[in-house]
Amino acid sequence: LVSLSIHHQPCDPSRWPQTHILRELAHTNSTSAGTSGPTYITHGGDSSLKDDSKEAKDSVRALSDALSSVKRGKNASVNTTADHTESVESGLSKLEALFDHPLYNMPGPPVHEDDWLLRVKSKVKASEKSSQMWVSASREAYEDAHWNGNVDRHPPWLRFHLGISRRQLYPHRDPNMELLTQQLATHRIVSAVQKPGGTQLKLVMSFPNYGQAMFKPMKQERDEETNYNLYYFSDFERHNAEIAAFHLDRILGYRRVPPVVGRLVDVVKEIKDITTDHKLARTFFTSPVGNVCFYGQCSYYCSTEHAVCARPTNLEASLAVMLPDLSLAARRSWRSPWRRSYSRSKLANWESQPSYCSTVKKTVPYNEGTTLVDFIDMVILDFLMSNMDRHHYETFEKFGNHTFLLHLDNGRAFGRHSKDEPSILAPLEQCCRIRRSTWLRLRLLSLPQYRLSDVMRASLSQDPLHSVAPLLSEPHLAALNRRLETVLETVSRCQERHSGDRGADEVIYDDTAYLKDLVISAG
Ligand SMILES: Nc1ncnc2c1ncn2[C@@H]1O[C@H](COP(=O)(O)OP(=O)(O)OP(=O)(O)O)[C@@H](O)[C@H]1O
Ligand SMILES: [Mn+2]
Repeated sequence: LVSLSIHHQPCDPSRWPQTHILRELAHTNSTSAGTSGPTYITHGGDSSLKDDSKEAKDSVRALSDALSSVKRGKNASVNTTADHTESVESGLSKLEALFDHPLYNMPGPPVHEDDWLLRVKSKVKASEKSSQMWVSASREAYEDAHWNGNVDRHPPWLRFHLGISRRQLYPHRDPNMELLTQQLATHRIVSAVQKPGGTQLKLVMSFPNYGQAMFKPMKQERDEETNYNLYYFSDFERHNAEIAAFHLDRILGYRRVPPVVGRLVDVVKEIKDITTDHKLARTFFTSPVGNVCFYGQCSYYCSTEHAVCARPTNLEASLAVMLPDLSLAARRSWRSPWRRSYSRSKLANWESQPSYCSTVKKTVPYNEGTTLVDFIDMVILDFLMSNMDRHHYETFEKFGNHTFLLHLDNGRAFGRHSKDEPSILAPLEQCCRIRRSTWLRLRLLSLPQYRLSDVMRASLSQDPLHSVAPLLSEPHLAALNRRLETVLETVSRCQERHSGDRGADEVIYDDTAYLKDLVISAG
């Protein structure tokens, strides 16, 4: 038996037990981009394309029917004038129907071994066995972990890590999701330390089964609109925006935001009393009305004036599942070509050059593969939730330029509902390019029977904090529908503009083309 020391630097989450465990289980080469590990994978859950299977052919047929009905706008006439607030129950059945729709169940391209971020050693030599068993040094805090290649015994956070692929963070209808989010919401917090870096206060929390989450506290009321005189870069982060972004990203069919749940945390029992982070502990105080507050240490907004206050010890927060540690799965950070100037007086290049996109299209990594349309996917998410703060985005290094973009850090979304921010859509407007599958799902979400606000309301009602108050107020939900119309109008304008040349093909990037061959071969 190896006795695991959990003594660690409070501000260095990378030294945490999770990393050691994964390093043992998931035999990855820490810095390698794409080099294959020594053993095999035991993954499940994702529907990959098997050319011969009847199932694939059936789902392709269903999809092709669905495509033509979306194209004809067959259902668009149903009940368009109906009022826009619906019961959560009817929204839930809409959400079910949406997720059952063939557009969400397309067989993907085949998943190869190299398409998984991490791999499991399924056979362990006797000589290596000892390192598979971890016994916590502080027994009352952490559970003993005896995990091996047997997937059934893995905790949900580990299944989540092992399910990350080149294409997405988790599969559609992920059987692991319920337990994963339930544990985030309820498991005992055994450690809470500040996450260094970034501009605002964040904590890394750990659970008895070595799972970890990133914690962002509630800083403003849900119905408070961001002050109009505040520049976007001075805006606070919102815990409900992190939660809502996860739901919206999943509803759009992307699955590029790590799962997030809301949780009421007792800041005394679950943070102050247990933290080993003395710098954090020292910033706790009791406000004049008897609420417990703290502010931590960070480059901005970490002062008594910007303290986070509980009521009197209960604080709403968002908890996001941590991605695999960087030492196991390195990530690359990319500057957005359409990043804002982060200055009150300067314009960015994209704001003054009308042909900016043609330059970007010639630049790595946007000059080949799907990065440009992936970027446009992200822009659409950001416009819908009015997030102006996407200065960078990250990808997993292992997958090179042929992978999805991570949609991390959504805390500045959903700040204003009464105003849209057309400049967020500039990349779509300037490049006139969108994935067919995205465009079709957006059109689906504009139909009354799947209306975006209704499925979002329903999806958010499943979050634990919904019982305290709805996570997005009705005006925010209504803004989603309005913005969705704007996105679809922008695509239509692009198609008109390009109707002279190759028409729609110029605008719509056909990522469903491979399915057509299948439809033909399916007869
Ligand atoms: N779920 C996650 N798992 C692991 N790392 C994460 C996760 N979410 C965010 N991070 C990492 O933590 C860093 C800081 O997070 P985030 O951007 O949300 O905080 P922030 O305070 O808004 O930072 P900034 O002020 O730089 O925008 C990110 O750059 C990202 O690499
Ligand atoms: Mn940020």
